[in-house]
Amino acid sequence: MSQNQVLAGFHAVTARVRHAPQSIRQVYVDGQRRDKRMQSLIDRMVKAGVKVHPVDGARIDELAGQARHQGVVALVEPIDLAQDLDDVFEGMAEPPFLLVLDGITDPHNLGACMRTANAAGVHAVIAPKDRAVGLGTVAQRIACGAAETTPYLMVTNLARCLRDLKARGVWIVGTDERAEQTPDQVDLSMPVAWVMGAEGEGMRHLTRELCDMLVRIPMAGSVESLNVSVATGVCLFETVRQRRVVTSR
Ligand SMILES: C[S@@+](CC[C@H](N)C(=O)[O-])C[C@H]1O[C@@H](n2cnc3c(N)ncnc32)[C@H](O)[C@@H]1O
Repeated sequence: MSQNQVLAGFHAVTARVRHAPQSIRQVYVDGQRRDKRMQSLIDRMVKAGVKVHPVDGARIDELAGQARHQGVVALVEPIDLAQDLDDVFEGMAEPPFLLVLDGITDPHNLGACMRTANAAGVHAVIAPKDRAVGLGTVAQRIACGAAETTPYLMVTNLARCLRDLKARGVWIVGTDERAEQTPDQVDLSMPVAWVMGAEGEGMRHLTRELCDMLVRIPMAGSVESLNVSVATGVCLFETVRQRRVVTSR
């Protein structure tokens, strides 16, 4: 049997109950919490046939590890989302819209990027297996359920993956605060994979070389860069804006 993962917090657990209740092995709730929000989640889980165990707060702390949990954790099996690019591209009816995270190490940033990617309608988020944070309990909690439906592909060789995307007709758009072009100057109605760099170093050298173009988000203040999840939001929603304009013409 595949290894259980731990989901913590209302959003993450509610999203799993909604999208894949059959993947939930056990749910533990803080038996001291008797508020309306907890009760309605419990009702929903019982209705979905999920096993709910009231336990003391210390047990929930132990199961959640570092993640804030709001008194609820679930042990779940991984769900069956796309596992590779072939799965992602299968039956895709609209121009591919992808997000590549080149070595994000902070689970809060990964969770926020997943949430934003999901809200923008990104088909998959791609990251290297090495030197990048996995989609663990903290990232899934911050993602607020996005990880239930947006695939997160961890690839052994990111450069090979970018070459594969190019071969499939996808434009690789890298981001760098020193680039010349701004997102509104690029045609984002084409198949596109946005590439965001790591918190400290930005994109790696080889990743940058594989980009078809580099884009900068103009900034007015004195800081050198935006948080990567904020930059992700700007780029993804500029894509959404341009595609809406194209489809509503
Ligand atoms: C905190 S920044 C990394 C800064 C790093 N010192 C560098 O030299 O690239 C993390 C990532 O967010 C994105 N980013 C942040 N601010 C940006 C901006 N103004 N324009 C484009 N991308 C930006 C880029 O993907 C960047 O690699």
